[in-house]
Amino acid sequence: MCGIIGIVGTTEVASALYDGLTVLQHRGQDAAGIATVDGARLRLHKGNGLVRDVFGQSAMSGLRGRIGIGHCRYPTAGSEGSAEAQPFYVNSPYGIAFAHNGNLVNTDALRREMFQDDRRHINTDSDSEVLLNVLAHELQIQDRMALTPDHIFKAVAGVHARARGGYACIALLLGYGLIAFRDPNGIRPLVLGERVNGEGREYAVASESVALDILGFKRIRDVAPGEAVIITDDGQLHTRRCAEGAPHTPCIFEYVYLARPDSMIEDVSVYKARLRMGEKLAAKILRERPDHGIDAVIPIPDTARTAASALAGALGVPFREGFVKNRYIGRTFIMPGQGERVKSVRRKLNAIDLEFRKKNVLLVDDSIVRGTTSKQIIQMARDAGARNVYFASAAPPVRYPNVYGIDMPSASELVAAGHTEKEIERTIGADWLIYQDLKDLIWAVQDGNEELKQFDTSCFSGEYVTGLDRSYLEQIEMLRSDDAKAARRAG
Ligand SMILES: O=P(O)(O)OC[C@H]1O[C@H](OP(=O)(O)OP(=O)(O)O)[C@H](O)[C@@H]1O
Ligand SMILES: NC(=O)CC[C@H](N)C(=O)O
Ligand SMILES: [Mg+2]
Repeated sequence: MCGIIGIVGTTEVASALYDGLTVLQHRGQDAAGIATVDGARLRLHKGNGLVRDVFGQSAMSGLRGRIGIGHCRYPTAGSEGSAEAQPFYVNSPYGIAFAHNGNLVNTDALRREMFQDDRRHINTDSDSEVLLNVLAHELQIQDRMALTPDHIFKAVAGVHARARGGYACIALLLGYGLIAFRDPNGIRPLVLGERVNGEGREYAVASESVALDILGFKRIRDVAPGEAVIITDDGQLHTRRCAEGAPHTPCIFEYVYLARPDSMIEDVSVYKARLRMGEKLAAKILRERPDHGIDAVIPIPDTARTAASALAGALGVPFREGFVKNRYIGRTFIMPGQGERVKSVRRKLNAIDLEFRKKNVLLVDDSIVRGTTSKQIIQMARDAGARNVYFASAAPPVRYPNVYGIDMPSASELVAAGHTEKEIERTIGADWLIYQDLKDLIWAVQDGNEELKQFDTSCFSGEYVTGLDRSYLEQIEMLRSDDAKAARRAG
């Protein structure tokens, strides 16, 4: 769940890309990068860290040009190192810079094909570098004299035929313009917007509409599953569906946790979907424990706030802010190592004791993944003097790895994998644990757009819409568990 953005503007674009990346920062905190086209040159700056740390004054002034792309990274493949920060670049054909959100499940096979058949060198362990080379190869085999939108659409169709997984991508094609495309299932989000100024029409594509909002772009629509959008240097827009037949299955976890509440994804307000999650959960609580005796509903900041406020309203119980979040600490779930995650929860959240003392509190989180947050928070509520600590999750138990762009590769690290709800209740130390039902979560999102018939719910259901070799799950368990990552970092 990296953040990506691309703009074809009429004037200099670097500061808009920077601003756009800062509001996509919640999608990736590990690395950031921007590439722009300056005449015949590609300008590229990237590195590890938050957007504000990666780009200083001098880096920004080097990023000249009115066309560019940006990326903030949360790794799901390869290492966390700066060599795998994005955008990636290949010099042939044309010169392509590339930003990818998602994760491929057939990277190894593609990597072999790249080397043996297409004679391309891949220099990192990143799936995104492989995907860029697939695109480069598919463009290479088109007519080289005069590249037309038709050639590009055929190249993207070629990518769809070879790549398997979740991918929303923006490519900068030097001397031509920008290409944005989404995987045939539309798992990862991508939205298109426009802005008209005195000098003409400008286009932007981004992971979330919040980036368009703050830059003054009007949201036109989401890029469709399998669709490619081309915006040429001179501002012409061309679009075409380049894959047919796959079911449209946007990732439901975007609505639960990943996206900002002020974004619209697939014409569904993330904020409203979270409110509906809270209402559905309240209904389940009332069904299961009509005499629940809850004195206060307390959200676990930040993401759970929206669902918790609706839940409290529907229960008719006071909503209280019992935990205060240190606004200078980022998201803990997307940090790379478990040690850092555990420490960060305590540094990030502090209890207001009086809100807990002698009360039966219902703590609400959007989801429980590794259990890092819930275990510590429940203990903090007890230390603050709560009588009973109940815990509600606005999402169902996360029991299966996510392979489409969220770094949950290892079933053994998921607190719910292979366990009953009673067992999880004991592990996290709650007096009562209640989970949202999957059908209710689906309803909460679908109610915003009835055309959405299906979702990628793999981390809850274990069903993978793209199909999957079981050996892939074993492989990522081996390569991407916290232990494996720690061993790699130790050298
Ligand atoms: O069970 P866990 O492994 O702890 O993962 C789940 C927690 O992680 C996320 O919070 P995070 O701190 O990343 O971000 P937030 O501030 O947006 O809630 C999520 O909102 C849950 O609180
Ligand atoms: N979270 C993502 O979208 C990650 C993109 C890509 N797979 C990487 O690891 O860089
Ligand atoms: Mg949280």
